[in-house]
Amino acid sequence: MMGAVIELDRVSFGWRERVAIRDLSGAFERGSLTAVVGPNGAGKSTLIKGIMGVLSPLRGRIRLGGDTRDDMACLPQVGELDRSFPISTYDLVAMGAWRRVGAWGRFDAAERERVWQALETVGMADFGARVIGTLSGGQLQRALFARLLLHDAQTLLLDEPFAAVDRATTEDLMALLLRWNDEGRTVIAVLHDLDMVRASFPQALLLAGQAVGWGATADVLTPENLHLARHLCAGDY
Ligand SMILES: Nc1ncnc2c1ncn2[C@@H]1O[C@H](COP(=O)(O)OP(=O)(O)OP(=O)(O)O)[C@@H](O)[C@H]1O
Repeated sequence: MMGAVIELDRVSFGWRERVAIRDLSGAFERGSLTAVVGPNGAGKSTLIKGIMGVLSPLRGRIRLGGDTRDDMACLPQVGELDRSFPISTYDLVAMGAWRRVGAWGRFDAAERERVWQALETVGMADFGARVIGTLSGGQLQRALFARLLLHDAQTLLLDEPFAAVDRATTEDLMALLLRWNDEGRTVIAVLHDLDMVRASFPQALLLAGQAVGWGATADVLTPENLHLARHLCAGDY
């Protein structure tokens, strides 16, 4: 099914009075695979939070095409997770089932099996009992991807999914991300590695406090656009 899953109509986002993204318009199509790129402070994480509804737009409108926010799953930046929280890897992954099970629902055998399957898929079957504070960065990111598997959402937003993870983990998790897109899910990922974006992401949104480009990756990631984005974020214009 085609059509926009998320449509932004002249949206601005900000923190207190300060505008972080100005006047953003465009759409993420159903089943699309988009990389959100831009310099530090460009507003990439702010956009993810705005789409997830954590942050309300200062101006403009966001329309969700049919899906509810329950059908969207987010992988937050690793730094936003409190790793000192005394929770096992199994329980972290099981939290992904919340949408099906509900806050007071029964976590039955089928659901438990799904958790183990997800841990297996990301190569973490032996780590279920480990407290998350003892996992390496790569292991934690694998566990968070397993949680996304449990969530089974149609739209996935990932904020720097490969930051601070080793190469083997990046390759495994990237394969999983591409599989989700092959299954018809809409995937939006904040990424820094432009070579990776060019190789695997058909669509790109280049941000620098505003959209510098949004469309086919080759058209967006031009030297001119990247130059402009750097200068906009440095406050030169
Ligand atoms: N929780 C917050 N409270 C106040 N201001 C914030 C908050 N989060 C982000 N900002 C501000 O919003 C602007 C955009 O930040 P954002 O984190 O969205 O950028 P980013 O593109 O994700 O950057 P990075 O690549 O460094 O992660 C910055 O000026 C930042 O200081």
